[in-house]
Amino acid sequence: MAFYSRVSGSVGVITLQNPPVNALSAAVRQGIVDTMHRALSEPEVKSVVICGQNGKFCGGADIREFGANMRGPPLVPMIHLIEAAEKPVVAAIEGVALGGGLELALGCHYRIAHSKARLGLPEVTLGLLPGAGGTQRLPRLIGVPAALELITTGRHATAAEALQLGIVDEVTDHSAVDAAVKFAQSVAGKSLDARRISTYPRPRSPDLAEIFEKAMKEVRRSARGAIAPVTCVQAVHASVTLPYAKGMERERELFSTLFTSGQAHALQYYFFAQRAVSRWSTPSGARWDTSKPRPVHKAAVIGLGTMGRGISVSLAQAGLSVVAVETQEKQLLEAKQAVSGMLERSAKRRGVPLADDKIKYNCSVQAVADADLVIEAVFEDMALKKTIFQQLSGICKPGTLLCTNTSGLDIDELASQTQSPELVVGMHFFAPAHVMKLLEVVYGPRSSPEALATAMEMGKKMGKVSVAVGNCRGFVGNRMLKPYLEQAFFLLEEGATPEQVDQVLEEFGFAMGVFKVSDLSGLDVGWKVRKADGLVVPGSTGKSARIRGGSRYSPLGDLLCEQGRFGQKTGRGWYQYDKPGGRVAKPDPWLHGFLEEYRARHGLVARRIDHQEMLERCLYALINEGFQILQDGIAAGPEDIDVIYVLGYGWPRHRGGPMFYAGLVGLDKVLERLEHYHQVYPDVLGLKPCSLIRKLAASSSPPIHRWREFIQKPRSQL
Ligand SMILES: CC/C=C/CC(=O)SCCNC(=O)CCNC(=O)[C@H](O)C(C)(C)COP(=O)(O)OP(=O)(O)OC[C@H]1O[C@@H](n2cnc3c(N)ncnc32)[C@H](O)[C@@H]1OP(=O)(O)O
Repeated sequence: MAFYSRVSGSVGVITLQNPPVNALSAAVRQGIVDTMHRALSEPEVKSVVICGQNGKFCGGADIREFGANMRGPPLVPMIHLIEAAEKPVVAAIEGVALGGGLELALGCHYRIAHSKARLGLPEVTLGLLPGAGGTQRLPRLIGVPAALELITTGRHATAAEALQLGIVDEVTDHSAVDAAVKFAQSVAGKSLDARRISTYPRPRSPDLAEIFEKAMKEVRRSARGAIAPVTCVQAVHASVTLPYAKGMERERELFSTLFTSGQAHALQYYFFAQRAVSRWSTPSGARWDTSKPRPVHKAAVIGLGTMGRGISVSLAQAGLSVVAVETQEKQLLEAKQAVSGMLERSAKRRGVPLADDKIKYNCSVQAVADADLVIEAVFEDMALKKTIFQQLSGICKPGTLLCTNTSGLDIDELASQTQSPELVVGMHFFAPAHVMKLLEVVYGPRSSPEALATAMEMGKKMGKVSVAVGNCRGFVGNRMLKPYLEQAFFLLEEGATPEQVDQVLEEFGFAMGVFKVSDLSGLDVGWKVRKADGLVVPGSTGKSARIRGGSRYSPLGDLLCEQGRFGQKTGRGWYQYDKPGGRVAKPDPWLHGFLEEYRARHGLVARRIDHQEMLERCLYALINEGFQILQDGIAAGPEDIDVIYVLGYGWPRHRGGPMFYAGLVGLDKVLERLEHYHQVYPDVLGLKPCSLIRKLAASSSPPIHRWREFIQKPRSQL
């Protein structure tokens, strides 16, 4: 709702009230309309201020209302009512003015912002466009290039930038409401002719055609199939080709096509999913709201390779004192230099003070003795990690949380090396660790709820989205990657090339296809893991070369590694590169010849595999594993899996995540295709539909928010 008051006798103040962000729900819109009418009808009132309760102007339309039938007054006429008013209306922007919130402010005659406020039109991130006049008013106010940039990226601008761009008229370090009231008094009675943005002339410039062409090219390149950015450009284009009223019609038309699209649903689902993962729970009933994190002031990182360096940077930037340990003096010095450079660049980019003095470097593990939390980030080698955990258990003060940055090793095995297994959790960072937003926080069967809560909180402090997952081989992300990769290898055996498989996945929206990603991460990483698992059998021939434990196996990755083809770092992998470390993947005739020779050796006849089969086999195998993970209680809900895949594995956000995508395709359809492929390839376990997807499909495929009801509670040891 909206609360009305009168200040200093002549200023009507309308306060939006809808915690936590004063979103424009039906009740708030109704409140604004009612109180505007009241302010306009009171003769004593000479001007009006619109502000938000609790220091937040407005977070935009209420996204939770999007699914339901729209009630209450629509936004567009409400904003027109404000703009058409004969008394000056001033927006007092504190906290945020986003989406419909900024559109509301653009309908006001003046805008005063607090210096810490953030303003933007983030609708594109929800699969929409600013549909309450934003695409018509903003370009008229600040010009086409700046408006296009803000609308197509959805980024938030600072108050200082908004002032520079001309979005706001004044910025204050004090109360924006007080400043707005003062301002409103000073403009009472003045002409408003030049203050109604909708009456401004259409933006004009000789290079507009070029600007739009460039913008369209850029959004098509970066959108990876998302339709909203492209539609945003079309809507802004209407502001230069059409008069305001016609431009608004065009905006409404384009908005309607987006509003009901699967992409908008996916992005809005993802918005809430990303927030839902912080409300974690475990099969034992441990929960975010009943588990208290321990205070952490001092953290330590052991091992300063690529991951350890990134983690140290993240911790220091979060304001913690960090002890960074590398036992070899030469490597320690190298790491120190690299970390300093990373911190410097990051401070410059983010405009924050340098955090270099937060880190103390040391050659001895003893230096971590008084840390509250230790993150081990040495090589992915169980024996080495075990030794370190044994050492840590003896060195660290009682109560220190011991974390491992493993990407898939058994947390329980590491915990069993210590005297306090309840204090051991996994913190699986993604490279580069100071940039990537995702953190898988892995609880073992003996980890305490308090330890889990502390690691989750630590991730949040570091600016990560932390997702709590159970302990199993590969946790959630890498476990699902296995059947996906496996299918990609099988497709090569059956006649596809890496380029064809990658193209299908990139057209789906992945930033990179599976083979390009493998080349980037290094083929030797998976090879080492397979070797440790006893899967690599050099020189094996005949049928047995392609079977492990009764299931189909492809040794293609192993054979490439045996040739020293480790991907980008060696200049050769699934593709060729102009030099070791080169980044541009080019098809490699050698690889094509190698595949032909391999197929001939194993009696495999290459066939033409269509786009649909490649996509379905890769994605449905991955999704099937996701259902198995839910069934096993490794992830608490589909949102956890989807957030992990979008933030950690390049799954296109506008497709919501693998589990949401399965729901969108239809669980019965996914099940039917899995059954079909499993019938064709009965020796591929990853294609055998898991019982949860069967159960859901048999129950008329309930919506994703109801899936948890169908998951049998696994027995927990936590
Ligand atoms: C005619 C239709 C027109 C549509 C135009 C639009 O306006 S579309 C909406 C445009 N607005 C946005 O995209 C803003 C979305 N919100 C945010 O970016 C952030 O929430 C924030 C406002 C910057 C605040 O961030 P902060 O980190 O402080 O808090 P949270 O993100 O955790 O949010 C707190 C809770 O508030 C819920 N919420 C936020 N915005 C909205 C919204 N617009 N509608 C409904 N609910 C919103 C958010 O979900 C959090 O609640 P949870 O229960 O934790 O999920």
